Amino acid sequence: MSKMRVYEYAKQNNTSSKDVVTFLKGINVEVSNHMSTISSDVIAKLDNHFKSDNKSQASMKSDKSAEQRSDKTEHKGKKENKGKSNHNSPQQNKKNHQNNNKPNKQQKFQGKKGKKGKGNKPVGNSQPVKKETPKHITYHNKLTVSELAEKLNKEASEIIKKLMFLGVMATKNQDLDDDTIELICAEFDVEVEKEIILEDTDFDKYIEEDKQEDLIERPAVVTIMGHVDHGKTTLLDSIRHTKVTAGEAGGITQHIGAYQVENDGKKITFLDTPGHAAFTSMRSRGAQVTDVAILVVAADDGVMPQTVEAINHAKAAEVPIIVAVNKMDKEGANPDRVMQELTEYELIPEDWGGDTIFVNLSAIKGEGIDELLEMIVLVSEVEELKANPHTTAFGTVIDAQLDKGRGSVATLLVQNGTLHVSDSIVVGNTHGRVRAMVNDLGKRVNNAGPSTPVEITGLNDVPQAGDQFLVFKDEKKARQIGEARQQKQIQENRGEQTKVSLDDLFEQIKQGDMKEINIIIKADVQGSAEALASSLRKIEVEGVNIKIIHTGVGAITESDIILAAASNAIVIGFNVRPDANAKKAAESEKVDVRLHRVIYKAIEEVEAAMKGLLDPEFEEKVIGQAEVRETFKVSKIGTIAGSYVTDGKITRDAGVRLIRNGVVLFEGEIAALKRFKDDVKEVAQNYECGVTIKNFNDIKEGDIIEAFVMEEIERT
Ligand SMILES: Nc1nc2c(ncn2[C@@H]2O[C@H](COP(=O)(O)OP(=O)(O)OP(=O)(O)O)[C@@H](O)[C@H]2O)c(=O)[nH]1
Repeated sequence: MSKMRVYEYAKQNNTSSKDVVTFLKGINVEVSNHMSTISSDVIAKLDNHFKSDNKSQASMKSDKSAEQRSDKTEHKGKKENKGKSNHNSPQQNKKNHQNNNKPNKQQKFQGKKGKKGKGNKPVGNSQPVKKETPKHITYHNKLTVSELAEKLNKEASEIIKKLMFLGVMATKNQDLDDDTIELICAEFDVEVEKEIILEDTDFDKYIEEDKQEDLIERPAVVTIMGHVDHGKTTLLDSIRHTKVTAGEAGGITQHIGAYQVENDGKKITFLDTPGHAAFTSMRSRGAQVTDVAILVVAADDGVMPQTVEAINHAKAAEVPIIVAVNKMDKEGANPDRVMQELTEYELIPEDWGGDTIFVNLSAIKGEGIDELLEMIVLVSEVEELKANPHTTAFGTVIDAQLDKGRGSVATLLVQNGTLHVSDSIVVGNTHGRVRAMVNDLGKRVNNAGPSTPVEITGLNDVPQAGDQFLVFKDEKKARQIGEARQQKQIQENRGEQTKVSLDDLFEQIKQGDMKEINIIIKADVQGSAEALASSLRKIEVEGVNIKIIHTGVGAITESDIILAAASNAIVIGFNVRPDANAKKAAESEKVDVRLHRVIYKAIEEVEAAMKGLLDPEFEEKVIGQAEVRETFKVSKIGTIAGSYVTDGKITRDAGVRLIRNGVVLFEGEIAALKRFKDDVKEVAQNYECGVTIKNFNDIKEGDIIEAFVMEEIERT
């Protein structure tokens, strides 16, 4: 059996497209919606699942022997599963069935229980196991059922059976996730280890582990968090003024996103980004920079929503929290209430038997700041924060921007090693040499050790906050890795950039990604463009608006496509075609261009797409173009167009369009295709031919004959 669409399969098998899509996603087959095309091997997998359900005998198998074997195994397994129904409630069975790829915790548990239930009658006992089961296996990336079987020296059917008991229906070519691999291996008492293969662009590949004796104490990196208006900024300012301005003549000249203060000879680094940024954006990029979180709670306001959010962020990052009860100078200040409220979030003061440090302060008056700093030092001592200053520097970008005069300027927090001026460095996807380094006091420095924030210049581009950096001994290596990382990033971005297309419109609407559909209309005459625009605007689909961002007369041009790409729009051509440059641009920019000759069909298509009912089983594919060089009028035959094939080919059975100045004059069929006097099936590029079009004679020199075929589209 060749390919078919999800909805066709669903219809044939009396099930819903949604169930089919859910099942396929469950077995890691990539499908986007009911329109996705599925290949014969996927159909076989579906048959295994849905036909065994229906007990339907209709045969749609393609890959006979292999798949049928696993079919049998599944049926058998299913019976055994049924036999164990006293272990699984009907709901559980249903759940297992629906979710039949990745066992959830409950399913895993059921699986184990199921095994126990079978007592000393192990699965697969009927077959001799030929080779010994290994004690330990390793894998990287992914494993299919049969690959796992091979590693375990088992038959694939044995693994499939085990999977059955875990509530997972699988065929031998199916990929298994890490959890499932672990569970199966546990069933056979085999230790399993996943190898992580580092790519050349991964920093981890170049970072050497520090020797214990090289590690020395480093300053704590502190982030201040809390609800809006509870005094984060005031506290940061207050610490800076009491501690920095006092000691440093000239005061703070620089605001670089982080600063250091000294308390009793010990340094503390504060990230000057109040709020959650240090946690949210940086952690989402895999960077963990904060050692201690200060939770500011206003004594007169108590615990508020963002207080709770802050607690959750700090806990998720496993960072110790010090509570700063602020605004103690205010009349309504009630620190006991704050303590009471925070007990709910497992932040219990030492006085009450917990281990959370609470400091009462007034940021505005500068009271309690010293005590807070002492407590930070105390906590960091407990945490035993250490780093090796004698290695190449590694760390994270705190902030970065493009400065008109200095170019790319980035604030880096050195987390290990020491950063030097003129070091070759890769920062995120950028690279360069450290040209100049400035500390938080605006002083030029030559070195920056662990936990020190410095602003650097010399990068080829602007990195992003949360990016990591690493120094390389060799400048060439740094450039090579920086460029490779940039290339990788470009490729990843390209993959993510999905332009809106009618085929996936419904999916995007459903997911709430699409509230407005931008459309560009090009038509042969202004009247049609307007008529089409006003009809499209009238389409009503709940929660989604149609926005016509441009209408015009004439062929679809490259600039229409560029506008569409920039505004994520669909282009509808009514009686017009894209010119050659527009075609190329549409392909490279992945802009969906829909061509119509009947207004209501264009409207129907957009409406159907918005409702998820789009049914384009076939897509038109232009196979070639010929230019009319001369015309001959022959009575009885009509006009023969002496043409030259400029692109692709013209075939006898193709559909044709006659295009004059980018406007379609006629669409129909070829009556005759000749080379000299002979009828031919096709004429290739750079050859001359004679074409007559059925029921159409108004052909002129310079017209374009476009040949097209209808092809089943393959979109997944
Ligand atoms: N009375 C009193 N007012 C304070 C104290 N700390 C801050 N404030 C005031 O509270 C208000 C908010 O302070 P900010 O420091 O801007 O608060 P924030 O938490 O940084 O606020 P956002 O940046 O908006 O999240 C300002 O009007 C401060 O003057 C304090 O200790 N006592």
